This record gives sequence, structure tokens and C-alpha cells, in this order.
Amino acid sequence: MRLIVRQDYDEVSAYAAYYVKERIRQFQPSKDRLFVMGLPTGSSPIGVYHKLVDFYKSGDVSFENVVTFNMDEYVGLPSHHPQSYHTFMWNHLFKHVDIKKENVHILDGNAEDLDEECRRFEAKIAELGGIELFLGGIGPDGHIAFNEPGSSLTSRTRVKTLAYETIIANARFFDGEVAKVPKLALTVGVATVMDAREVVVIITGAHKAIALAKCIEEGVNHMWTVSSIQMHPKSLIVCDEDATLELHIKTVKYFKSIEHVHHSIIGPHNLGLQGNLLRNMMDSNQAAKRRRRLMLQSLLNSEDEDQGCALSSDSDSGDRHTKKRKRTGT
Ligand SMILES: N[C@@H]1[C@@H](O)[C@H](O)[C@@H](COP(=O)(O)O)O[C@@H]1O
Repeated sequence: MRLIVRQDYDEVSAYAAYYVKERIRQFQPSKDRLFVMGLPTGSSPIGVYHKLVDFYKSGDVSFENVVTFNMDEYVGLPSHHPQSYHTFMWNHLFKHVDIKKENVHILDGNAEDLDEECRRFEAKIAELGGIELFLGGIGPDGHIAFNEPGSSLTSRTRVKTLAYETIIANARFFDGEVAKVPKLALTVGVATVMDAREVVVIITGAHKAIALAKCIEEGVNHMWTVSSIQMHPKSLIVCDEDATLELHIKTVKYFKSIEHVHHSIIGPHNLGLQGNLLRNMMDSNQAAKRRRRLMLQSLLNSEDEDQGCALSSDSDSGDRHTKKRKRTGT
């Protein structure tokens, strides 16, 4: 697992959006090779979505061959309700980009058979070959999607009763009235998220500091369901300084030093993307170094030619002196 710490919400959003954009580009999606993503709602991803829309508008990314699966949806709220996750996703992301309507999958909290709706959702994910990248946020109690404390870490998409803490936290979207918040939701399971080939979680704010500490400094525990990220082979948490308040100083220093070393090896613009991209970056760093060396050498050549002494193109400065000595017989 990697932990990236940024100053504030805006910087976290910028980092995560750039990361997602690069992952989509690196994947090179086509109509026969769709990029399948899991997506969250809540205030955490809003900044990311807005930046992704900017990337789309500037031509840096396309969603034409992207398929999405949303994490969750309230039960019983009409899909056009201002607080439904359908409305949220279309308002913040989908209606601003070139995603195809048929490629958007959001659980239907009004389905006649809710269990069947959950099974259908899991089956669709499997049919598309699984999720490439699952983006998530967490609640202050460390829940991911609506996998409240005590949820099985092997859970799949299902109907879930919301924890009182979540109902209170979400009352802010329902005129502050707890009574208006739906008490049931459909949600992907912890295992649905962790089955994704990559998991990226955004955590911001001091109110999530305890959850972040519990999830990464203590053991895997169903009372802090996002702690299951510790078992994931490719996961990334992007958090702000406030969210690190309960972490040990050495934990923060450790992860910051990893990022620092990483940047010193492959440059600040690579965000730790792996595989081919990383190799390409390293190759292009090597190529840039070679180009610089050749330029320097051709400059030296022209100086040497002025002095009647040309250099071999692949010589380093040590060879240069040797060859120069040989040519001049000294
Ligand atoms: N089901 C959602 C979660 O997916 C989300 O991560 C959480 C945090 O929301 P926020 O990002 O607004 O803090 O809220 C809800 O419980």
C-alpha cells in the first residue's frame, strides 16, 4: 500500500484526478478493451470528478470506452431525487463527459427484487472481466461504500442497514433532518471493492483521522472495514495533512520518504504508475540523458574540431582525455 499526503482537499483532488486520468490513458481503452472503474459518491470525490471533467474538456482523457460501477445507492429514493447517487453522479461527472449511458451502472434502490438487483450487479462486473480501478472514499468510522463496522470483509453487493453514525453524517444532505435519511442502502461488498485490480481511496479532514490511523496502523478488522486495504496487492490512499493527525509521526515520515525516493528515481510527474509506463518513463529518462550527453559531446566536438581534435561520440569525459591523448600522441 502507498500513502500520499497532500496539503489539503484541492491538492488531494488534483493528485487523485491526475492519477486516474493517467491510468485510463495508460490502459488505452478501446471498444474491445473497456476500462472498468468503480466509483464513489460523497464530498470526497467531488474535486476529483471536477478535475476529470477539466481533463476531458482539455482533450486529455476520454470516457468513451470507460465503464463505471457505482459503489452504492439508497433504497427507496427515486433516482431523480436530488440526493440520490444517480443524480449526484450525473451532475458531477457523467453529463459533462463522453461516457455512454449504457456503460454507467448504478444500483437500482427501487428494484422490485433488491437481492436480485445486487446479484445482477455482481454478475455484470464479472462479465466485464472485473474492475480495473476502484476509487473510494471512507466514512468517519472507516466504512467503505456502505460497509459499516462489523460488515464481513468477504461481503459482496447486498442490502444494508445504515449505521446510526452514517445516517447522522448524511443528514447534512437532507436538510439536516435525520428522519429524511433513508435507512437502507444497496452497496457493493468489501470483497467487491478489494477484488478490483487496483484500489485508490481518498481521505480528507480531521474527522477521518482516527479512521485512517485505525485502517493503516492497526490490524485488519471488520470494525474499520477499509482496513482490508492492507491485504490488497495494489492500493493507494491519498489523504490531506488533517487526516494524518492521528498517525504516528514516523508513519507519515516513512510514506513521505517513499514518495521522495520514488520521485528522485523516476521524476515528480510520474505518480507511481506501474508496469510498462514506469519502464517507459525510465527508458525515456535514459533517452533524455543520452540526448543530453550527445548534445554536450557535439558541442565539445565542434570546439575540438576548431582545435583540430574530434572526439568519438560515445566517449565519456574520461575516455575523451584518453582518446584526445591518443590522437595527439601524448
Ligand atoms: N456511502 C458513502 C460512502 O461511499 C462515502 O465514502 C462516505 C463518506 O462521504 P464523504 O466523502 O462525504 O465524507 O459517505 C457515504 O457513507
